[in-house]
Amino acid sequence: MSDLLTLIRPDDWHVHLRDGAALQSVVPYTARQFARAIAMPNLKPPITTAAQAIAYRDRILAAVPAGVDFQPLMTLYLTDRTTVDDIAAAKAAGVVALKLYPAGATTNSDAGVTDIRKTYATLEAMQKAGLLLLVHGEVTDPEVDVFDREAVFVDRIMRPLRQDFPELKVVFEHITTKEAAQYVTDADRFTGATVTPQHLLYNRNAIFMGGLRPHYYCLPVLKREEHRQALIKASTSGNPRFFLGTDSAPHASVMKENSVCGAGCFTALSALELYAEAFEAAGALDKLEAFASFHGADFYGLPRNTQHVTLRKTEWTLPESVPFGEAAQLKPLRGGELMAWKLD
Ligand SMILES: NC(=O)N[C@@H](CC(=O)O)C(=O)O
Ligand SMILES: [Zn+2]
Ligand SMILES: [Zn+2]
Repeated sequence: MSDLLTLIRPDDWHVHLRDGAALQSVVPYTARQFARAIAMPNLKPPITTAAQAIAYRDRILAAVPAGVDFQPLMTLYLTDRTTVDDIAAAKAAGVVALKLYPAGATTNSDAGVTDIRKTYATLEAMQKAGLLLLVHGEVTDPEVDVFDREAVFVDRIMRPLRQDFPELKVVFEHITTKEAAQYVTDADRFTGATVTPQHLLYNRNAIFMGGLRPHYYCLPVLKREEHRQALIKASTSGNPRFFLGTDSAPHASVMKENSVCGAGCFTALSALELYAEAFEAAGALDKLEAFASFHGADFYGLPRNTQHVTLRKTEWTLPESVPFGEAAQLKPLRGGELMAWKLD
């Protein structure tokens, strides 16, 4: 039947689960949609040691509803001070990757790397240990236009980094431009990329449609239509180096609807449904399973999942907001609007 789509259960290779009461609110959504998820380490303070990652994993697992099978995959936040010993401890603890945030590039990135060369001994140890490097790929140079920060990152950071560490597995996270898509398409099997639902569904007009719309503001910011088209082409190409990473990034609605709006779109509630819509519009629903359920696991060197999920073509209205933490509300991207697919 054409209105049912059955897939191997997918994984989310980039998600923000936060901590404390906020974590309790959002983990059930991700655990319902995905078998595994790469938990980002940009907490306050950031997760920088193996011991912190293990404790964080336990807090995530404690928030998974009974009877739901979900495995968080842990990451450390790379800083100028991450040592070779930290890498050995991370490997031993089952941490799978380190995250590079250029200092000041995005939400909770103050402790990030100030100069990539300061991390070279650490990157060398990661390459040897087989730990992945996940990058927020934007330069922070205030001279560079916000909309150009990813393209400039490709030339200033990615190309030299790949030359210096050719066998370090690098994930270019949440790519948003034709330049990044082209770079990853041309790269070898050690480079992959995640793509979010919002960057597949929307261009930058969405932020300004009839007034400023904070819930469409994330980093890297939505780009022009030609970039969205390039991301659709790459994600639906069947190229195994492009895979699902929602970058679901919950911020309380009082923080989004504020004079300074935090960057991040919350999509965990309806991520697969959003991806299905984007793939269907591109006439590529047959490519969704590999993008969502195979490519990421293969890139990380982890087994593919074996259970299945079913998406049903049926209209429903996404809740306008859901409870978040102790007293706050959280507004999902597309909240209050019609969805075309529903996860059973
Ligand atoms: N994507 C975002 O806009 N925000 C993320 C951080 C990030 O992934 O850059 C967050 O933690 O809120
Ligand atoms: Zn990021
Ligand atoms: Zn993110």
